[in-house]
Parts: sequence; C-alpha cells; structure tokens
Amino acid sequence: ISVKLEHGAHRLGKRTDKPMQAWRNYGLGQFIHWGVYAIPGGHWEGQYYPGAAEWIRSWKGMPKDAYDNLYKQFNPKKFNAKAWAKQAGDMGAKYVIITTKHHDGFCLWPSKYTDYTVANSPYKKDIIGQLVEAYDAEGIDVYLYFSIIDWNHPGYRSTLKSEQDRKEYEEFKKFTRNQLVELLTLYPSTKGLWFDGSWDKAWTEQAEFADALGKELREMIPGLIIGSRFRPDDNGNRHFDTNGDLIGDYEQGWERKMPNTIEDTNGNDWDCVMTVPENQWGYHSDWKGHVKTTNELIEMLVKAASLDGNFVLNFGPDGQGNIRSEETRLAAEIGEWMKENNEAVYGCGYLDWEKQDWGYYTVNRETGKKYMTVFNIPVSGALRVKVPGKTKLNKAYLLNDPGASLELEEIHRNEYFIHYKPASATDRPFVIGVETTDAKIEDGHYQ
Ligand SMILES: C[C@@H]1N[C@@H](c2cn(-c3ccccc3)nn2)[C@H](O)[C@@H]1O
Repeated sequence: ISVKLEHGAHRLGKRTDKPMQAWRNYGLGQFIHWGVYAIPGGHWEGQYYPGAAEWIRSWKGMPKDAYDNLYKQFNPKKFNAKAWAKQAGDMGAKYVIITTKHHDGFCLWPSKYTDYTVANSPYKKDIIGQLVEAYDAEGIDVYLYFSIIDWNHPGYRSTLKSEQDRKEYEEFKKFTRNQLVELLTLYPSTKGLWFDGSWDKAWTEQAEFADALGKELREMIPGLIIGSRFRPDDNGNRHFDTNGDLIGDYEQGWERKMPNTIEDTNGNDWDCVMTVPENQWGYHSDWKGHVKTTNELIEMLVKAASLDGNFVLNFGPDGQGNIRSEETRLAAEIGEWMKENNEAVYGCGYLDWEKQDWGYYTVNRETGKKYMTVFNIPVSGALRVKVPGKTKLNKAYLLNDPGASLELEEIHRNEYFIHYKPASATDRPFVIGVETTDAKIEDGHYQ
C-alpha cells in the first residue's frame, strides 16, 4: 500500500512529451566543471591535493580566505565558448551540462543576488551567457548544473541545529530560489537543470519549499527537465519517495558508476555522469591513477544506451580557459568513432534480447532497427546471437559496409552464429546491423 504524500513524486512513469523524448534520445552528453577551483588546479603552495580539485576549498591545506580571494585572479584569457561548443559537437555530444555555481558558490554568471560572481572578477564577462549562446548555435541542448550547497552564502547550513540556523537558512532558501529564477530568466533556452549537493540534512527538511520551487521553475520553462537529485519528499527521501516512486524526470544516481542490468535501472530514464580520471571533475593539473581510454569511454557510452540511459562525459577546463590535451584527444577519438557508428547510439535504447559476451544490443526507438556493438571478438570469430522465441535472424551486416552480408549459421532454434573475422586488426569496437522477422510457420501462428 502507498502512503499519502504531500510532496512525493509529482508524476508516475516515464514522461512522453517531446522535450523528454529528445532527452531520451541524446545518447551522449558533455559535462563542464569550471570555476575558480581551476586556478589552483589541485595544488596550493607546492602541496599536492589528493582529493577532487573542485573540493580544494574544503582541504585543510588550503586557507579558506586564500580560496575565497582567488576570484580576484580569475581572468581566463584563452576562454573561447565557440571552440568548446565546436569540440563538443565534433565529439557527438547532443547536450551539455554546465556548472553555473559549484559548492564554493562562485557564480559564472553576473548574478545580482551576490557579489561572488564573474562580474567582480578581472574577467568581468558573463561566461554562462557565452556558453549558452555558443552551444545553442552548435545545436547542442544546454542544461544548467546548480549546486544547492553554497559555502559562500552566510545563510547556508548543512544541518539546522538552532533557531538562528533556521532563521538564516530562510534567507538562503530565498537566495537559492532567486538565483534559479534568475538563471531561467537570463537563459530561457535552458532545457533542464542538473542539481547537485542536495544531500544535506538541512535541505532534505525542505520538502514543501523545494516542491513549490520545482513547480515554479517548471512553469517558467514548459518541458523543463529536472532529475531526481533536486528535492526531498515529506520524509526527507531523495531520488525515490517513501512509496519508492522516482522524484523527478530521470534517475540521477549514477555518478562515476553505471547500472549493469535493466533491472538496476528500475525501468526509469537515467544518466551516468563520468570523470576521465578516477575522481576529478574540476581541473587538476596532475591526474594520478587510472585515466580512462577512448575504448573504455565508448564502451560506457554504448552500455548506457543499451540500458536506456544517457552517458555524460566530464571536461574540466584549466584556469586560463583551455581544454586540456587529454580531453581534446578523447573528444576527437570518440567523435571519430561516433561519426561512423552513431546510428547505433542516437535514438537507441534497450533491446530485451539475452545479453551476450561480445558486447551490447541497441534498438532504434523509431525504426526498430537493431544493432550489435562488438567489443570482444571470440577467438573462433563466431559471434553467438540468441534471439527471442518468435524471431528469425535474416541478415547481419557491418554498419560501415551495409552491402556485404555477414555469414550466418543457425545453431538451433533462436540461436545463430554470425561468422566474423576482421579483415585487419581492429582496435576499436564496431557495429553490426541485424535484420529479423517474427518467425511464423505455414498456418501463420508462431512456433
Ligand atoms: C557531479 C559531481 N558531484 C559533486 C560531488 C560529489 N560528492 C560526493 C560527496 C560524498 C560522497 C560521494 C560524492 N560531493 N560533491 C562533484 O564535485 C561533482 O560536481
């Protein structure tokens, strides 16, 4: 039985409107984490900060007032919004999520509700405005990242311990609402908001306020898309309310991790946001540990599409506004692969055929066309394909050579080998298109 909630999920089931259908079909997105944390880039006075670079203010090795004065040095002379948008377009990103304000509270737009903004830095100009314009011009939908946590605002609290806390937090709530209304007013082409830092206990007590705020924002921009990390329900639950229903338009639980099965996704829309190194969102000048390869990232992208999710790859520009060379190379190589294979990603989702070891199935939601993206070629060269009971596999072809059919061998009912040995050694995954029909027998009923 479900309990009555005033501020639980405001909708059950997947949204089917056009803006959400477009969201569902993006496949690949770009995350941009940029702010004053890019200036120290994970170091301070010669000391290496091992944590996530955008969190350096919370590090004991970083004096808070030193950090809070960094904005007086923020003057990214190399910043070129058009170049960033072009690079994202060439990579094949269909949407971008841009940090307007991270946990430190520094605003990349000229907010009139605080002095801690780019307008009061040597750079002066509106960064969000330039990025929105450039990405819109590139045909890449813009989503704005907004952190509820704001270490700069005097009224911010992680928990409310006293009446004084509550009083000051009321000012913080008004400020938060004002900044969000300001952002959607200044940048009305925004397609959605990606909230972060909403885990604090203080915020999870604000069900009524946050529910009303969400309604107000959705009224400002029809079709606005907001994930499950924005607001709590009556009992402080986030992502899923007390009845287990998703609070928001898609599940925002996959940060630096991915679901493995369709069951893991609870049948919801979802996005996975991913860093290139293990855990750096903002610019860190000295990446340590494993840096993901192009093939690893392509596999995450295709795996996400195969499980009805979007994959969002993070970029952390440096203090001058440069995109670093590792990210530039990844964007180019992913883009090269997408140019040839994006038919298996864009507009594609979960095909409920039995998962096989060679890789992932995706199916185009409009056309029903089915794709196999192969990462692991068996030593035999025989790709095993199990199809559902009523399905017959008629043809398999390389996406980049649709004319030539691959040799099919029926093993037994509903199971085939597609014989494939690459002509030359390939170091990238490749896509096989498959054509099927529902298997009927003479008298027209299914076997
Ligand atoms: C999208 C990413 N979310 C932010 C984050 C993640 N976390 C966090 C905090 C505690 C445990 C696990 C994750 N805190 N802030 C990161 O700073 C980045 O913005």
